Amino acid sequence: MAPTSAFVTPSTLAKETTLKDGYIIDERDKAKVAHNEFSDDIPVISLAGIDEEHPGGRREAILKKVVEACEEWGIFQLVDHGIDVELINEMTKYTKEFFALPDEEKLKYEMSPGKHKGGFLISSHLTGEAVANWRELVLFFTYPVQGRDYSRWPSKPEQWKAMVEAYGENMMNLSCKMFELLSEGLGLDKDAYAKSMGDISQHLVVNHYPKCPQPELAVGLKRHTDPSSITLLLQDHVGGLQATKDGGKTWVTVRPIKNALVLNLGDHAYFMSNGRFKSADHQAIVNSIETRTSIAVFMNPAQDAKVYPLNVKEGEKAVLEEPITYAEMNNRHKNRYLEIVRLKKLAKEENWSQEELDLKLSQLN
Ligand SMILES: O=C(O)CCC(=O)C(=O)O
Ligand SMILES: [Fe+2]
Repeated sequence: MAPTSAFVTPSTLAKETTLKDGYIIDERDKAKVAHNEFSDDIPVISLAGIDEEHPGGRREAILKKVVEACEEWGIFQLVDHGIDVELINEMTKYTKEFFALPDEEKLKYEMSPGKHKGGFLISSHLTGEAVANWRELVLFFTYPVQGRDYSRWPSKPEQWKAMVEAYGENMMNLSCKMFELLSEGLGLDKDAYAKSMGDISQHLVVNHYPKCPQPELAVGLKRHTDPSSITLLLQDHVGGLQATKDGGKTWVTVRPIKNALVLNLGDHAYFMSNGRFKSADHQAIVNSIETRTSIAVFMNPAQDAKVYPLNVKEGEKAVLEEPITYAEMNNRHKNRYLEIVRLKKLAKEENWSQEELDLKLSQLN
């Protein structure tokens, strides 16, 4: 049976010449910079020599660069990270094969949020979005291992499952190295940061942004911060990931670097560092020339882990009044995002000025 119109994927809609209504964004959300107008402002950090811990060894210099990038941007690219290129190639290959399958096959794994632990989605897992994202995705819950529901992992292409497992494991190991650097950067013991996270959880979001008939009217993934502690993103050569460090005034398109991983910090890192590290403000835009894929690995603390700055310096105010659980932090993050969506919709319907909208947005906590 053909999928109902509500479940026509962007891959199928890409064959039309005009963009469907539900995907048309507001004038004020239009991208300021093109998907392929690449910037070199985002730091690129090599992890070569990260284990040279002696005074004056490479680790010191790497740590310094990581801390600076976390403070200025909350986003940077990692090269010489030690992940096998073969694994990256295979993961990319099977990802592309999956999204090339017919809608019927992909929709077999359609996920109902709250009901299914993982699967295929169009646009987002959130209900209440005013405008859809021009994206399809597959969500895999990978850690803790006992939380995996393999029945939600697509069985085509056949090798994908094993690749996701291996990729998740490699990203877990790399993330643990990065948590050590964040910890040291905050002036703490190497293992303090990861310890505060409890049983670390991980999920993968494999994003697919088909070519779009009217890309200037659509967005691949709306502006957001991730709730995670860190996110490791593998993007292909196309480009479309954009970040801002000044609240949306200026944007940069992250230059794709073959086999590099883009590391961005999420809200958890912002809170744990008492606001010293930025939670990267970012979005993904689309184009009419090439389909784009990206693989995001979200590293999160356990749901019941305590979220509160690890060290509040004398004379400093804590960014949180009291400790909350990660579940609560995540909930607030989601509600805040949906409140922004609601205000923007209202602003459009009631013709608010930019100043009026900005004022309302600044009043959100
Ligand atoms: O596809 C991208 O470049 C960004 C993806 C992203 O930000 C996310 O999945 O949270
Ligand atoms: Fe993101």
